[in-house]
Amino acid sequence: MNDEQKILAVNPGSTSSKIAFFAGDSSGVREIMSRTIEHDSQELESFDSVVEQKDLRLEYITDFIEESEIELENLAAVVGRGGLLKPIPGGTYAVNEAMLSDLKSGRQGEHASNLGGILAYELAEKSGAEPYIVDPVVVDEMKPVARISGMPELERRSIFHALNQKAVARKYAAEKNKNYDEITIIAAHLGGGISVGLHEKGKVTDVNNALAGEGPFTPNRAGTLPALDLAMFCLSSGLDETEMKQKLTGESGVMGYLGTNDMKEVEKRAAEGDDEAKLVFDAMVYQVAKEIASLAPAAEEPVEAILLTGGIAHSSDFVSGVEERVEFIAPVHLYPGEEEMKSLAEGANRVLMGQESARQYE
Ligand SMILES: Nc1ncnc2c1ncn2[C@@H]1O[C@H](COP(=O)(O)OP(=O)(O)OP(=O)(O)O)[C@@H](O)[C@H]1O
Ligand SMILES: CCCC(=O)O
Repeated sequence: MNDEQKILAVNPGSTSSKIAFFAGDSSGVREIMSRTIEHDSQELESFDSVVEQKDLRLEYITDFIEESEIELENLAAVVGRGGLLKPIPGGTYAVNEAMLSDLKSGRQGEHASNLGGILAYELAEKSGAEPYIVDPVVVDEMKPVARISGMPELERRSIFHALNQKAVARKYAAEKNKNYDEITIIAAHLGGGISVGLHEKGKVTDVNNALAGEGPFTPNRAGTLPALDLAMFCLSSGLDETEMKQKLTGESGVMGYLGTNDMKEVEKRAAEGDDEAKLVFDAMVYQVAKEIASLAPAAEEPVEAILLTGGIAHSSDFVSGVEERVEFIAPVHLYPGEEEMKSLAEGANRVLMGQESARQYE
């Protein structure tokens, strides 16, 4: 690679902080080294808010940088996973004061990825590099008709795995020698959270809100529930707001039915003759397939491919179950796992190489 630029990527998750170091040029990025720091959950839980974990995580990251002999002064960019901001179009954003203020206050909500922009800013300040975030979970490109929920007080919102969905969509487009803004596809991210998005000409025009109880149930989350029954449950359960959030996002879905959030274990139990595990596994396949199919008539042009990604896309039984139900719409392509670190570096690199302009958050 000639005229390489050095990029540091930081991805704070709920239990870990991932760091990776890349070199980029006009043909793309290559990883030089990476590390996943697994945090002690009790240590993280001792803080009252996500933002208060910043110094602890920064200490671990700085140790990694020192051990790896990464020379901060040679960095061109530090890029973090973006968090809960105001709804914004997809792309690479410069970390500015307005963004830092929203991330630090948590006024748009608490999420581990809120630390991504904050950490990128602090590390960039030390090194004179440019701080960025890429395709945060609040990317909102929904078309007006998709925003109508059915109750005027509740507008549908776009909160999803934008970084990974857009990365696999770009990858698929490149495999077909097309640009991302030329394709119409449906991408399903199947992980701890599940989001299924309709990508039309470079925009995600409809997608389930993966954080607020829309879409298929997930390893831990409830997904869409019967609305009136849920309202009655809220009134009668005696749970307060925090407990109800924990119930819907931590103790429902597969965890609620089977007491585990590990889909490998569910698959194993089903193979060993556990009928309940088999039913829940099949129900998740069924709900994911229904969610994918619901987007086919929402597209303005025929859907040319369905992309399955995320940890659960490693399961051959899961993906073949979904494929059998949706292949009548379009061929299914698999991108198991996720490449969030590389996707972050690619977003920063597109700006460094002048292929895209950095957007400003207001
Ligand atoms: N080979 C596999 N077969 C079946 N399930 C798998 C396999 N590998 C991972 N999983 C399941 O994938 C789920 C976790 O997916 P993933 O790692 O994408 O989630 P995450 O990164 O924690 O959350 P998110 O994707 O929402 O950011 C777990 O339920 C895990 O058991
Ligand atoms: C909404 C995307 C991220 C998550 O599932 O937590």
